[in-house]
Amino acid sequence: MKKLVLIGGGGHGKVVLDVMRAQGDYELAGIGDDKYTHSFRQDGILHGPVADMAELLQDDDCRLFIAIGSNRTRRAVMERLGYPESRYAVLIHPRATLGSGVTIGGGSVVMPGAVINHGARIGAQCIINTGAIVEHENALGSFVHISPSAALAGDVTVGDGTHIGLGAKVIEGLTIGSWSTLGAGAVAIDDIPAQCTAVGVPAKPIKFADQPGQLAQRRA
Ligand SMILES: CC(=O)SCCNC(=O)CCNC(=O)[C@H](O)C(C)(C)COP(=O)(O)OP(=O)(O)OC[C@H]1O[C@@H](n2cnc3c(N)ncnc32)[C@H](O)[C@@H]1OP(=O)(O)O
Repeated sequence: MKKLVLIGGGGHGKVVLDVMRAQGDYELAGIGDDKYTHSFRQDGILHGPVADMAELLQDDDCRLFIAIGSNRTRRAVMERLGYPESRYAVLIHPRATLGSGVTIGGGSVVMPGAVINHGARIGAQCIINTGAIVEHENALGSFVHISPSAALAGDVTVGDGTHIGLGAKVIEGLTIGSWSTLGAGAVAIDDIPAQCTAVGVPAKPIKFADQPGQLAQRRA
């Protein structure tokens, strides 16, 4: 069994660990989180600051996984660590359903009850959360999060870094731009631009990030 270092010891990390154990392909070697001030071993597993995981990762066969819910933070941590996508595990719960021709990038997790249908392409470092539905021929970029019970109809494109909120729906053929947020319960019936927050039924943008990291209010 391959060893795995998990980065992120919070709530999302605990859920990801459950997926890793259910999948049964990896053995946990370490949990890196900067909440730890020093390293220690518990039940043989190294716990410590992220930098202290380097000793385990010297073993080329050891995989890693960033279990951090924020899309931007996940990207920042991946950039800081500097490992290629191929070093990252893909974690898929055995009670998730994957259709034929589905591709999933390194560092992505598929939670229990999620359905990813024929030909969907999921980028690197994505979260397909509990009970989410990603229909046929969707194209998701990297660092995307599809929240629990959200549903994307067929042929939807989702740009890098976008968060589809709890229970949100997107009708077929739409494009949801990169680094946007579709609020909980929203229903997108038109394309949603990049770098915005859109809410409601039908979903309308309520905020745009005109500068990266800076949200400017602009009522639709
Ligand atoms: C396992 C897990 O836990 S996965 C986590 C999943 N979590 C989610 O899906 C949460 C998604 N987040 C949301 O829905 C948030 O409310 C957001 C991102 C849409 C907005 O958050 P913020 O940017 O903080 O906006 P804020 O709370 O200030 O709300 C701005 C306005 O939008 C409204 N609004 C916020 N969210 C929604 C929503 N989902 N639907 C409708 N209206 C909303 C607010 O009422 C407010 O309206 P007002 O200006 O008339 O008072």
